Amino acid sequence: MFLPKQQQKALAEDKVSDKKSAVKNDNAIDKKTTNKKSLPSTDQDTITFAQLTDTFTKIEATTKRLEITDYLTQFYKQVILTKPEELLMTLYLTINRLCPDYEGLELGIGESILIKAVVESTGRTTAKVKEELKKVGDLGTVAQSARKNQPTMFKSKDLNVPTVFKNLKEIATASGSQSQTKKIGIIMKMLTSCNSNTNEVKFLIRLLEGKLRIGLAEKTVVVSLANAIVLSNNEDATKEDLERGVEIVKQVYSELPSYDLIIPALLDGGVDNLQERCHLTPGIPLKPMLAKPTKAVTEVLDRFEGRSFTCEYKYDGERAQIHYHDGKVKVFSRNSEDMSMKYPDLVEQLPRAIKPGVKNFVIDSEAVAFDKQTKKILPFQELTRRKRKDVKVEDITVKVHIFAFDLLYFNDKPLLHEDLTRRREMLSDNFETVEDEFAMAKSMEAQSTEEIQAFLEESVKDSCEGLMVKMNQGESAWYTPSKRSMNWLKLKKDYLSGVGDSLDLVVIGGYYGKGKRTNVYGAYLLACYDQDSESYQSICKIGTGFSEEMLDSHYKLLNPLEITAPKSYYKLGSAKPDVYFEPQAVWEVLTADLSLSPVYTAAAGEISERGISLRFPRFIRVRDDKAADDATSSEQVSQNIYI
Ligand SMILES: Nc1ncnc2c1ncn2[C@@H]1O[C@H](COP(=O)(O)OP(=O)(O)OP(=O)(O)O)[C@@H](O)[C@H]1O
Ligand SMILES: [Mg+2]
Ligand SMILES: [Mg+2]
Repeated sequence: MFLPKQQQKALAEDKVSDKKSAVKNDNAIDKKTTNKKSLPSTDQDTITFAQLTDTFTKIEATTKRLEITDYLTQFYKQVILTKPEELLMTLYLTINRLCPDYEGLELGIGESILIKAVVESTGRTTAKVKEELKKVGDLGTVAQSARKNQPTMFKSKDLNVPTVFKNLKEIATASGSQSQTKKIGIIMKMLTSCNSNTNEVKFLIRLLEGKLRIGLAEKTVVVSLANAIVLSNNEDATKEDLERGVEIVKQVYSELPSYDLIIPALLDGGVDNLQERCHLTPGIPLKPMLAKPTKAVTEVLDRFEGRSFTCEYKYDGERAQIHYHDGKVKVFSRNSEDMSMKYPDLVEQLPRAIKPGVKNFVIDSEAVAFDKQTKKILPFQELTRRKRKDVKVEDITVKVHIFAFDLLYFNDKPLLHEDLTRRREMLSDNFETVEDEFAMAKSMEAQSTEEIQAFLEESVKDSCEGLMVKMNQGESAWYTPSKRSMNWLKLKKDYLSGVGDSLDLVVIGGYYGKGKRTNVYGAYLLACYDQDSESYQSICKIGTGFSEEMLDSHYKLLNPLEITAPKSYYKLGSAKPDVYFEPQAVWEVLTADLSLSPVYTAAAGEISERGISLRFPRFIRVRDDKAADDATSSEQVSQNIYI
């Protein structure tokens, strides 16, 4: 579009190979540097919070993934050798979580509570703290520097990892009328225990915000954990041993994303036979497999011609991973959230589709709003009209229909490494269609462009978004959790009008409305997410096409998210909204085209020094099922510029 096609392609390939070598290095931690360092002493009582925050400080100071992996490996190794029982808590603190995603316990204390705690523990005025925050964009840094200039009145006991972890958990679970006071009390106590010669205050505040932001990707955590385990069992482990360990832990984690289960198993038996001890298990959601967009039927054939493939309807609802064991049904979202409370009707109706002899299973499916009278699939918007919490079966007006498209586990056996053909066969053999409730996704073994085109049109007539095209046989037909795979292609009707796939973007800023819109935001600043730098990069301003009702409801949702200053990890470029928001709301947006921009920063440095922007962005819907860091990545944006 802006460079000759050939050059664009070369650039893109360069980028890919760079990324590949970075990943390789990541796995191959330099053995010499690892072993040179002396072993830690073993008479330690507990892992101190300062040891953890020193590691954070080192990690934050570099962008080299190899160095980050090395620091973290050393630290985890030290924990394993001195206090293995504290490894799990230490790891949770490094990823700023308290438990696996599906348990739903979240940190993310509001800015106002934290400002209050900082004010009370440092003696600064609220105005002064806010002023500093405006300048720096990070409350942790503000609190840290306020602490530096404050004489310590008395020295309390050092904070340690178990205490911090326990306190954070208490804060996250506190509820009821006194909870705010209780939270502030715990926070204040921890803040006064922080040593001002370290960065404890800074990181404690960030942990409480639920936004550690030290440039540590979770894949680096997995790599470091594997390295630390291997090295703590064998100091002379070779590069190959380390690489093997990393592969095993990565694979196991993608099937069973629960450190609660993996860490005890690793401490107990190392990486050997980990796969036999930890694998996909009903009750624990795995990250779903994702598809690559294609923009023409011919592109599907370019990729799949001569291979066996299936076209399926692409239903427009909400992804539902259904788990069944011990007679109980659980439904998980795309994001591993437990949706069983939101869909009590699904939990009730699903057993009717199970044939006799079925003990347990994991099904991948789409839950769609459905009209029993007309037997028609309803648009996605109908699904969003359902209540989210305290849903009672008898009050439900919008019915859901399940369209199952995959079987990942069946009667005590993971099926991820079976062919898709086999998995679908088992699905249809062991489950039955229940009118208005449960069916297999409609599919067809198409061969030619004409057949695919005709099936695509049929899918649209049947209120679907288009097709999913999937490889049938061999390793390319395995189910690869959390991967955006070339073996699943999505072909949406939207693409055919030349606009490409929609983007899911984070609302980071708002512009005051004019005229009739003075009580609401009249326009919004959107951003994509850059996984490597953990930053949100501005991509466009969106302000047209909203109805009065929409503006009102966006205002109600966004106003409580207003913050004093842009976060330090917002890359705004020259965009200047009137207000900024916590990164939380995700919107699906369509665009006429992408173009290079002097204003916005999305994917800057990837294709050009300039960022990329959307032309004529159009709001489609709120994406409740995506967290801010699941938003469209800058890499996806830069790949899309070829469209
Ligand atoms: N037959 C099907 N096979 C697989 N997925 C399907 C099928 N029918 C509907 N889907 C839905 O399509 C989604 C993938 O396409 P879509 O573009 O809607 O994804 P998304 O949720 O926006 O995520 P992303 O854009 O990150 O891929 C799946 O996550 C699933 O919810
Ligand atoms: Mg969808
Ligand atoms: Mg999408």
